[in-house]
Amino acid sequence: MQSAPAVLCLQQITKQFERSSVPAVNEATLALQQGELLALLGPSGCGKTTLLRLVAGFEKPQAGLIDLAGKQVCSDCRWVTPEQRSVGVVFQDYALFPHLSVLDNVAFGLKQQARQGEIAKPQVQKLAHEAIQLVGLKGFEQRYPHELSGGQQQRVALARALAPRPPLILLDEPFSNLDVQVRLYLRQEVRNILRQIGASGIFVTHDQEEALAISDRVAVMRQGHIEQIDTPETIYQQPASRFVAEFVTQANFIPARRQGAGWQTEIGYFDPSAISRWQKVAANDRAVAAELMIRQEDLGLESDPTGELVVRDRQFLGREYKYSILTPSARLLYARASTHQRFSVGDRIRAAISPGTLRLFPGSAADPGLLDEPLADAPIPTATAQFSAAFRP
Ligand SMILES: Nc1ncnc2c1ncn2[C@@H]1O[C@H](COP(=O)(O)OP(=O)(O)OP(=O)(O)O)[C@@H](O)[C@H]1O
Repeated sequence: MQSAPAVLCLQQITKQFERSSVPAVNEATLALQQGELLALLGPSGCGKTTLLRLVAGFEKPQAGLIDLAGKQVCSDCRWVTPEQRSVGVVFQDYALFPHLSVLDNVAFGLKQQARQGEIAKPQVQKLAHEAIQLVGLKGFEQRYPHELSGGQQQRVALARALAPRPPLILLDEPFSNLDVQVRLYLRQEVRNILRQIGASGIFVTHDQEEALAISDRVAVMRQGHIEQIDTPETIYQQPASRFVAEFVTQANFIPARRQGAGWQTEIGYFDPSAISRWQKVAANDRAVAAELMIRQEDLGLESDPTGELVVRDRQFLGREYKYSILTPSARLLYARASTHQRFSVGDRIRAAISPGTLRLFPGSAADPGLLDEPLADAPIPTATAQFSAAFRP
C-alpha cells in the first residue's frame, strides 16, 4: 500500500467560514494511496464534511495545497473547479434527479462529459450500464427513484459517482439514512466495489465501529484538526491522545497517582506489567498524576462479597453483557463480559485486569481524592492489595 502512488495529497489545508471565529478545518495534511479507503471520523462539527467538500472543490480553503491524481488542483495561484476534478461524490441524501430514470441518473454526468468532448458519445451508455451492473442494479435501469428502496437509491448514487471511473470517490455519511441491515450490507459492498475497480475512497462517518470495520486507515478529527491518522488496529490499540481513545474505544478512564513503580487508583494498584505502553508518562519521570485507560472489554469482573465495586446496571447485547459498575467515589465504569458468567444489579465484585491491557495518559493533578494523599511511596493499602494480586500475572 505504501509504495502505491498517492491519489490525493493535502498539505496544511485551512478553511475558516465567514462569521466563524475558528477554522472548520485547521492545517489538515494527509496523503491517500491508490486503492486506499480512508474514513474521516469525529464528533459532530469537527470538520469532516468541510474537509470532504474541500477535496471535491465545493469549498475554497484560505491556505494549503491539494494535489489530485498527480495534478495540483488548489494552491495560492491555482484553482480547479469541481467538474474538472476527477472525483465522484456520494451524498447522504442520495441527491438523485426524481424525474430521471436510474439509467438517466447514472448517465447524467457522462452526457455532460461527452458534450465537452471528454469522452466519446458511445461511451456514455456503455459506462452507465457497467456502473449499474457493478452496484447490482441490472434490470432496474428504467425505474424512477421513487420506485426504489433507500438502499437501492444509494446504489444509484454510487453508480453515478463510479460511472466515469474516477480515481477517487468521496462519500459523505453514505449509509446514515439506511436501516441497520441495509447499512451493514451496503457498506461492505461499497468496500468490495471500490477494491474491485481499484478506486480510492474517503468516507465521512461519526460511527466508530463503521470506520474501523471498513476502512484501511482512519483519520480521527477534532475541532478541525486531524488528531490521528492510522490503521484501524493502531487507532484502537494505540490511540495517540485521550480524545482518540475516548471517542474511538469508549474506554473507561480512572485518575491514577504514581506510587513506587506503579500507579494507584481507587479500584486498585497497577504495577507496570498491567500497562501496555506507558512510555508517554514514563518518559516524564516526574509525572505524578495520570489517567489510566481501561477498555470495556479489558475490565474483567470477579464475584467478591467484600469487593468495593457494585453492579449498577446490566444490558444484554446478544453475544455479551454490558455492565455499569459503580466505584467507591461514585464513578461509573463500563465492562463488556461474556454471557457465560452473569452478575445481578447490586452484586459486589472486584476487577481483574489482564496484564498489558492498560494505557496511561497524562493526567490532571487536580483530581480530588487521589492527590490530596501524600505522594511518597506509601505501602499499598490492604483494601487494594487484593486488586493488585489480580492485576499481576
Ligand atoms: N457554510 C458554512 N458556513 C459557516 N459555518 C459552517 C458552514 N459549514 C460548516 N460550518 C461550520 O464548520 C464546522 C464544521 O462543520 P462540518 O459540517 O464540516 O462538521 P462535521 O464534522 O461534518 O459535522 P456533522 O458530523 O455534524 O455533519 C461547524 O462548526 C459548522 O458549524
